[in-house]
Amino acid sequence: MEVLLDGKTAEFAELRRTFPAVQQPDWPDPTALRDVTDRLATEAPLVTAGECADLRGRMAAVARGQAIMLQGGDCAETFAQVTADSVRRKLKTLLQMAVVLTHATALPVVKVGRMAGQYAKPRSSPVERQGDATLPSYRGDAVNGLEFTADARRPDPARLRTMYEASAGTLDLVRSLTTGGFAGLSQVHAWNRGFVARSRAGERYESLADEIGRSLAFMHACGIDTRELGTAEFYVSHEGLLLDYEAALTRTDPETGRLYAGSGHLLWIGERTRQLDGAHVEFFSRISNPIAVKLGPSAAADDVLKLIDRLDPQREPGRLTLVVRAGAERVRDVLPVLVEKVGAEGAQVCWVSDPMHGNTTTAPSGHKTRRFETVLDEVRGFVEVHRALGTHPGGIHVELTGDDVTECVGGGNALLAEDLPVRYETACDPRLNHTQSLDLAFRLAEMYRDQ
Ligand SMILES: O=C[C@H](O)[C@H](O)COP(=O)(O)O
Ligand SMILES: C=C(OP(=O)(O)O)C(=O)O
Ligand SMILES: [Mn+2]
Repeated sequence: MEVLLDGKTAEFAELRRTFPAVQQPDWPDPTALRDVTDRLATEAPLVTAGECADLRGRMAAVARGQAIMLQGGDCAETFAQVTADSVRRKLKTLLQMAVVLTHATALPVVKVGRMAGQYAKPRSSPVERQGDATLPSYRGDAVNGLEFTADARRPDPARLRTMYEASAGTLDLVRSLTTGGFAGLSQVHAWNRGFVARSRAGERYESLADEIGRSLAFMHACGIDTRELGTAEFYVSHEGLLLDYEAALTRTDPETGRLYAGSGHLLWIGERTRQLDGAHVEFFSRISNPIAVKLGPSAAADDVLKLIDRLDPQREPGRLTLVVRAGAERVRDVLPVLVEKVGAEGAQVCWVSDPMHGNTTTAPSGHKTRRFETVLDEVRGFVEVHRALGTHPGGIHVELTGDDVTECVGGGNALLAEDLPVRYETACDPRLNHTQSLDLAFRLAEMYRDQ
């Protein structure tokens, strides 16, 4: 079939070949890949340029200290989990967290799911060994299957098509849920009340929940019908890892002539793909979406400044978010230098804390895990550093699910390492469960209020 490619889409597909692109799958059949991406290039984008520009505006408020970002969702979404229940529970968890943070900070919370596109994973090792067998590592449902068999682990470009469809399905659900009354303020507060009343973890937050209840009662008394606040603004994001997929979904906005990744509102560059001369930075420099870059503990200030020159040369608030994932032990050492140097350059970036990826350990059972208290400590360090410097701790980026999984230890429900096998369901990294996520939101609310 003859397909008409946007000229820019074809040009972007070439980036992968003209700049070094790390963490890309070894697709075994280039013709099959080309067939899939050519077709994707003719499909409707999943998000519009207007929505992406709106999010950029919201993120500009975060950069100016006038809003907070809450970004969360699975480490790796899976095709099997694109169900109404799973999406609803994730959304519900994020909305509950957002209400708590909004009340504590008296600032709008920009809600962004790691959802509807978070299907590709960078890995520490290209292969996985089990016993005597060595197979390619699982790279996310966009690339191969989790099952440890040669068949499942072979990269299959047909999965890129499924990723597009799964993302479209998730977005549909998110859009209906956030506009159809599910996200109403009173409803979300009622869920939080349930968490406080019914869980051991929630008890200590009773007075905070009471205050929110009184604020709602006050609004009612003033004649504001909170049922009318039934719509929540919600955006989606993922790591822009697979350049073949991202290139195929890049579109020119006919209104402005600007290029946008059409696969999600906000895309980020991971810690493993932020090389200054690499294809990811080149691709991200050309799209107009709001974007983020992850920064690990070894991120050098000079490299961060060069990244800003490449990705946000106009120094526009809202364009660039720096997501720091230094680890609880390092964040207090490494963050001040970065914040000071970036500020001295005149860049108005959003600073966001990812307290998950610098704090991964292996439990005696062999499960990858994270301790809730360590996660909390990194967030606390992040907030302390910003307070000391007079800058804005712009928000958090977390791996979470709405389900009662047992993947991270600690938290209000005191999950133990022995509990990990009970319900360990993640396809990649350990996620905070529903209770731990709310626990984190209430703790963060206390930190913001204490300062
Ligand atoms: O988010 C995902 C992981 O941190 C990343 O894929 C590396 O995980 P790995 O060390 O298991 O490969
Ligand atoms: C791989 C991830 O993070 P990082 O790039 O920070 O390691 C992730 O967010 O799942
Ligand atoms: Mn992860």
